[in-house]
Amino acid sequence: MSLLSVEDLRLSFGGLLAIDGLSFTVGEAEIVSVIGPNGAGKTSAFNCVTGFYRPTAGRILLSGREITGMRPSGIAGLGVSRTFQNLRLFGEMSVLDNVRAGAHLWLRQNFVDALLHTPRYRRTERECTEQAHHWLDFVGLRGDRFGEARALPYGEQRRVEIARALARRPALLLLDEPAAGLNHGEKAEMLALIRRIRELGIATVLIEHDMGLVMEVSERVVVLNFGREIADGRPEDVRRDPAVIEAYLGRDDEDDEDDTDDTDDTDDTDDTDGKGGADGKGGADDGDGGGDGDA
Ligand SMILES: Nc1ncnc2c1ncn2[C@@H]1O[C@H](COP(=O)(O)OP(=O)(O)OP(=O)(O)O)[C@@H](O)[C@H]1O
Repeated sequence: MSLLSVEDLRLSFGGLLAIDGLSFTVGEAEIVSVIGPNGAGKTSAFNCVTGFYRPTAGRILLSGREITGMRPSGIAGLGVSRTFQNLRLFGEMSVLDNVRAGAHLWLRQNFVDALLHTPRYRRTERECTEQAHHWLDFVGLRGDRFGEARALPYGEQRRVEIARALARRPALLLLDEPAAGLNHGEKAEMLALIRRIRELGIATVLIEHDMGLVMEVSERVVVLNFGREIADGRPEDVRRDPAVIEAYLGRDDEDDEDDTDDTDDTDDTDDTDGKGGADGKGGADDGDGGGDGDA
């Protein structure tokens, strides 16, 4: 049985069909990339899987259990963690506390414990802190973990976000453009980190525009175009697929953005994604789930 199974997913925003019949599966500890031109529906698909959007039709199963339309907190509690295209750290909180917030999801304590600072409360808090340090070590954070999260360089903040997602002990991790805005060396480190996450037995689905990284790290690649799935296969097959080449080249003809000519780029560290900057798409409210609401 697949860990994640997306079946004939559809999502419309008024008249716009953002996802038009998407089906794919993710196995235990598998690394799957979802790629496609801007606006293809990738983040919308993530938002459906994590409960931020309610699909118009279709089913989403986690280890055989239907999670379609469940609330984000419920889905997170079942072992699905995610990161966002635009970082969602609590900037004024310490780096450590950001990750502790992730660990709190599974270390349960009740209100009375918290109010009275019972031994159980103190033990749980200590465990949270230990877990947070563990995951910050795991992601290789170099910066000050006791300082404000917003003071860290962008690449480090990305690691903190992943540490926070891992602290929730997921079976499935969804990374939305983990390499966006990273420099050459940081991308290579991100690639290594994704592989180390796999070694923990955690499955990863990533949306990524950096084709070098996608081709290098993925076991399978799902390609979307205008909400439709046009390919699903091994990286080496997908990159040669005429429909995929057409989708990217067609898009190149339509606009001048530059993030598609790296389809043939096997150098994983070139910053060819055309979204370069620290925050490739602007502010926090880019429609990637910020409203936490229904589609
Ligand atoms: N909340 C929303 N309300 C209305 N339309 C939306 C919303 N979210 C996404 N869309 C539209 O749905 C389509 C798919 O968007 P989505 O962000 O999922 O694409 P994407 O493949 O993730 O793109 P990118 O690579 O640019 O992040 C786009 O046409 C987008 O404008």
